[in-house]
Amino acid sequence: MPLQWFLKYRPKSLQEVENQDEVKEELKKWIESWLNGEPTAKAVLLYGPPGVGKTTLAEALARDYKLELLEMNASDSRNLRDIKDVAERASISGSLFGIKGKIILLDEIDGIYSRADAGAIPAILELIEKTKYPVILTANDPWDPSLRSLRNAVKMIELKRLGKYPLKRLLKRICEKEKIVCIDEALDHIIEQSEGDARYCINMLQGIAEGYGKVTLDNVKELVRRKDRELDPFETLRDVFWAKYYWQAKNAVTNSQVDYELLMRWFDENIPLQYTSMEDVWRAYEALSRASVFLTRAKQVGWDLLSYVFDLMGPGIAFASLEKKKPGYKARWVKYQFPQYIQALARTKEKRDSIETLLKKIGEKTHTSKRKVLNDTLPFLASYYTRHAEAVENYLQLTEGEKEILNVFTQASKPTSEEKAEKSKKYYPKRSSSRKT
Ligand SMILES: Nc1ncnc2c1ncn2[C@@H]1O[C@H](COP(=O)(O)OP(=O)(O)OP(=O)(O)O)[C@@H](O)[C@H]1O
Repeated sequence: MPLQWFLKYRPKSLQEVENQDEVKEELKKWIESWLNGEPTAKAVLLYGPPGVGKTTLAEALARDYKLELLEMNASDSRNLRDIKDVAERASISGSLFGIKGKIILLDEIDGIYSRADAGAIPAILELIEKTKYPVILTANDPWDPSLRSLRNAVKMIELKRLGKYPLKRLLKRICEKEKIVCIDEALDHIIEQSEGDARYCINMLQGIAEGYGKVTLDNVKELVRRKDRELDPFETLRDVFWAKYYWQAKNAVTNSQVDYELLMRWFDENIPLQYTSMEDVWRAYEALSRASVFLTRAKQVGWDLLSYVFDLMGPGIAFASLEKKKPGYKARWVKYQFPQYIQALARTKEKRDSIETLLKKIGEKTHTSKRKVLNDTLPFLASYYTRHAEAVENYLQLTEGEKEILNVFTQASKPTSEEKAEKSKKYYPKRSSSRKT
């Protein structure tokens, strides 16, 4: 696979990083305070939108100061053990880490709050507390309440979106180095679409250059239009159902940017709308269900099985209709429907969110995982809640939604009259009437 340009042209030093002058100054002062033996903060948190140079700055800083960068993706759960391990080793200056100075980089820490119960935040806090090396954290959105303790433990540095001129300078430099024709308006259009994201700009530039040979406004617009189309499930459905040839149906699903599982839901909802004969509907569902089996297998065994998913979901569904074989057949125009399953999920989202936040709040207070809270703590808390509602609500700062959920559990934890009768039988067995005195 050819090297992606955003990696190939990643700045090697702070000087090459576009914009972000204030951030560079702050980082330099901070790292120099470490080198002088009086760190102003143990860790900094670089936060801001995607593709503005957070990771790049950390790497460039390390390179400029000839420090080694120990990099970990914090949101990858496989790294939890590594973080704990690094926390241990970072507490011992020099020794196990070798002689060369280090910067520890924990990328994407905002990815961890969804699994905060797995102990990632305490592990990072411990690392910051113990470390004898500078630590850099990065995040897109550090404002989740569960990251409050982390925010308090670091120096926060905000990165802004990249401006139009620095982005254009960057893209022009790449065009020159790659020796490709780039029309100014085309670059402007890419930049407008990017919302200040350098990674997006460079990826777009590479896509157009490799796909069309040169970067003109027409090519940019065509690619953007194609992308929009590929993101639209209605278009994918129409392209499959209306396909006349195998390759058309297959291209429609392989090019679709809609998530495969989601696409299956769309087909599931709309097959009976498109096909009218029962046999056609049956065959289309047969293909769809086999596609679903192969998707599960692809996840477990290997992604090369994905091509069967495409075959079954594309041509499999497209040619399930025997009507298509009839001469002069024309597909019916159908108004496709949004999958009801997704609508139902959207309707219950608020409730599901409240359960999540309730479990998280209790988990934070009791230092237990959400699963433990659900299985062990909640039944007790629910019964306590019946008698001390106000105290519980104040202690956990419950929202209306969370109170509602707790009330549901309260009802569930109350024994039914049958259960009460059963219990009293067990503990107070009936005296036998034949008991002798
Ligand atoms: N300020 C910049 N100057 C020059 N190139 C940049 C700049 N910011 C980003 N880039 C380019 O974009 C690519 C992605 O940047 P980087 O990974 O640093 O972004 P990020 O802010 O960490 O994004 P994310 O939040 O998605 O991880 C880099 O490899 C580099 O090519």
